[in-house]
Amino acid sequence: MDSILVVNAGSSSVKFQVFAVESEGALRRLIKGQVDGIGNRPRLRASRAGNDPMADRAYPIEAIPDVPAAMQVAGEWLRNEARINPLAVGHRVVHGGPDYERPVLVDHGVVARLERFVTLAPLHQPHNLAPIRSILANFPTIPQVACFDTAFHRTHAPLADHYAIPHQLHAEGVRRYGFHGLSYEYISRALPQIAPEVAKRRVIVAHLGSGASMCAMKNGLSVESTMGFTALDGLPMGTRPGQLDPGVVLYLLSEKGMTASKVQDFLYRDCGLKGLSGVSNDMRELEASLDPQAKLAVDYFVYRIGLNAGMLAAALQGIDAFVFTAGIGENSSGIRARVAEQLGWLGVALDPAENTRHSRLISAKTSLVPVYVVPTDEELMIAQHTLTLLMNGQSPNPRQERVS
Ligand SMILES: Nc1ncnc2c1ncn2[C@@H]1O[C@H](COP(=O)(O)OP(=O)(O)O)[C@@H](O)[C@H]1O
Ligand SMILES: CC(=O)OP(=O)(O)O
Ligand SMILES: [Mg+2]
Repeated sequence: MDSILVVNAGSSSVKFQVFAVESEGALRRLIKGQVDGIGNRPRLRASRAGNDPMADRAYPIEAIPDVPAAMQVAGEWLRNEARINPLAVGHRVVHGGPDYERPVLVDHGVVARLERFVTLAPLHQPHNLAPIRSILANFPTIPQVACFDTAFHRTHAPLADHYAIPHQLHAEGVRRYGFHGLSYEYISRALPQIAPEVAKRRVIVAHLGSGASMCAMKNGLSVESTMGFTALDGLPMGTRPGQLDPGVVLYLLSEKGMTASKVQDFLYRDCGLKGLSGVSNDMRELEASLDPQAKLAVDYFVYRIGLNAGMLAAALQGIDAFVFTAGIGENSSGIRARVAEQLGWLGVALDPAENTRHSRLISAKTSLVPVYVVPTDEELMIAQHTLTLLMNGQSPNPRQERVS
């Protein structure tokens, strides 16, 4: 049976899915799995369609300390135990820079261009490119498609993508890209079925996972995002600080004697919920903790979501719906309740029972703004793009702009 393998390396997880390609060109999910809890409580889980379990294994923290180790465990399981033999492989690639506005069939030239963005997404891009390179080397005839987190945000008005810096830097590619675009694209395509009355109106989507961002959508398209040049900006995240005065970076360099690479590691790995709490980057552990610093970290996360929602509501000139998605947004009724309180001034009110049940619509009947929980499916989006490129051939050449 023809199948497509999808690989999605996030900052705390490696997710994968296998889809059958039906004769009419439709996709049917065969296997869904992930290695998550990397660096905390690593666990490999996989199931067949219909939730029939195939694997559920906990590992000691040293066995899967990082994303490459998780990738290896997932790869071995897919090859040796699930014995998949895919027709094509679709990959999430976090940074497409100014070159890529849509998914692309991969060759060595594409990989070389995408390498340029490794320093702009050090938690993701190396892990996105490693399996592409390994498949190119070992199975050169398998078509591979790269799908970008940045692509969905290319509908922004130029104003939204600028920083107030000299134009030459913008021309070189120093601009506000936005990320989590495959997740937002999935939500945008799902909303017309879930909430047809608001799908084309002003919607804020909160992708709250290990990385976290929010997207303002109008007519199903991205008009603004909390993330920028890199996936450091905006909301606080598992290990990233979110919005930070650049003066802090200057202070670290000049007063603390840190090198640029030390600062990079610090900002990507030691800040956010982990840095603020001193307890964990994992929201489950923070919610369960009695430590006052853990409480501060959760309070800060909720507060900053509220502030950023205000900014996106201003960009949209009002809101007609709010959507929660990703690991925290889909699973933590406590965080959703607290965020909804922050949004009270916009007329948001939750129905506590529906929220606890993780229902699709969790707002109260009296709420001026409907609030939804929509589980995201970046892998399905990637599989659809992969199939489209397989059927229609290579996408046009990328625009030849540069990030030096
Ligand atoms: N039941 C839950 N309650 C609170 N947080 C949760 C729950 N389940 C998962 N999470 C959080 O979701 C985050 C992972 O989200 P996910 O979208 O899978 O991230 P990523 O794709 O960036 O690895 C983890 O930090 C975890 O704390
Ligand atoms: C871009 C990003 O932060 O991705 P993730 O949430 O998967 O880490
Ligand atoms: Mg993710």
